[in-house]
Amino acid sequence: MLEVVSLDDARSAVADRFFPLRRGVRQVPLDAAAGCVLARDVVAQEGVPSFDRSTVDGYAVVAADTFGCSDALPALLTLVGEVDMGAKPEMACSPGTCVRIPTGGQVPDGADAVVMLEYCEEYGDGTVGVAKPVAPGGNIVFENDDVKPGEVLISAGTTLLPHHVGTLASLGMVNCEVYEQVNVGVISTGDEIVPTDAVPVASQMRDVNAPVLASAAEACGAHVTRFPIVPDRYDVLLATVRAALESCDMVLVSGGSSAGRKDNTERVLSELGEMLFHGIAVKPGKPTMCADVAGVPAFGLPGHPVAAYFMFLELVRPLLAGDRKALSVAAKLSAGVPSNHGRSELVPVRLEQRDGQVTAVPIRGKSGLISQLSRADGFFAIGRNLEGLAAGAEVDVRMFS
Ligand SMILES: Nc1nc2c(c(=O)[nH]1)N[C@H]1C(S)=C(S)[C@@H](COP(=O)(O)OP(=O)(O)OC[C@H]3O[C@@H](n4cnc5c(N)ncnc54)[C@H](O)[C@@H]3O)O[C@H]1N2
Ligand code: MOO
Repeated sequence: MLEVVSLDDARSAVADRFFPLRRGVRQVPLDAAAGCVLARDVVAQEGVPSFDRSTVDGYAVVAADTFGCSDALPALLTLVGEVDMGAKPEMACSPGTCVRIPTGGQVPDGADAVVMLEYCEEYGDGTVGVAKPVAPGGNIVFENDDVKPGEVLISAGTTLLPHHVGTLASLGMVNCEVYEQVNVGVISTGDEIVPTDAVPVASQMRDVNAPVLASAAEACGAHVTRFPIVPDRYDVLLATVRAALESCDMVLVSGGSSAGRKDNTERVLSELGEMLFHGIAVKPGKPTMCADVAGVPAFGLPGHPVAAYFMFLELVRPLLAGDRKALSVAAKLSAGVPSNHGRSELVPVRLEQRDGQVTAVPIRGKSGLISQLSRADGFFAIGRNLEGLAAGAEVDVRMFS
């Protein structure tokens, strides 16, 4: 009999022991940074912008000169020059004067606002009429407004997206330090399991778990190393897991996780490291285990593909995904779902918009059938001590992606 822990306790045991995952750091050029996970805080070495900048095409003014002006009674200002883009203004603005300025131009000394040219008229005699007042600071981004020197702009652990790349570019950071991809070893076990491209004979089964787990790990940004399918032999599994541990930062074994005569995973992982738990009060996924092998997490996942996938999503994805968290969506249950076996139950659902509400429609099926998930968008959990949920209950749907 397995000594089961709750799903919450299993999640915490994994997170407490292994998060964040240990891995190397490397430098990448900015062009290759998108999708990588930042290894060090990015601290601004300089302010942005480096000068007071106009956000509109118009006239730099002393704001007080425009107070009370209108179409009927424009403020009359003397035009004293024009700002060139990219250059420091040669002239200053003083009360009663204005300077023509393009969007992005440096605001001349003395000016504290810019009026849009739509509200101004050049009379051709060196004067400009301003028909709309502007407040001090109007239409100006001041020096260091965007970024202050010393500010932490992007925290370590962030997955870099195009707008982060833009921030790094604006600071002239042409290289950044990112984590190496986590290398996940994926091992399928079972005498009956044959490669996915083989034609099964008798009661053989095609390998479904390795492609599912490999693509799920890759979707979290990991690199995957696949190992040959292992028969139900202790010595072969031990050697394969040992080989995986030499090159991988995490190992996922599927199959052979329960307590049968040919189930070797627990023996192998206990031999190599410290077993944190074997058995979770959850359906599907009960015989799941996790061991700590010198700091490397080694999971024994159930053979049933849906159980293996759900346990990956619940226990492994949070470790691998970091800030690439899966969405969860609040939805109303379309139909009652019974559950009374003393285990939390993970129920796959399809999301539909019904009567203006996000509705979760349960997908029925047995835990071994992966094809049922093709119709699902995610799953929700029924608590261990509940006897099910009634139609109309609010559920929190964890999305597959
Ligand atoms: N006496 C008991 N028997 C079982 C228990 C139990 O508590 N007592 N638990 C059941 C539960 S729950 C699960 S889940 C399964 C999981 O057991 P294993 O992890 O040992 O899985 P296997 O027996 O190796 O395989 C189960 C099933 O899945 C198929 N399989 C395995 N690997 C793959 C793969 N890579 N691709 C596709 N399909 C795979 C395998 O052929 C079996 O049909 O144990 C119950 N038994
Ligand atoms: O835990 Mo098992 O996956 O219910 O069949």
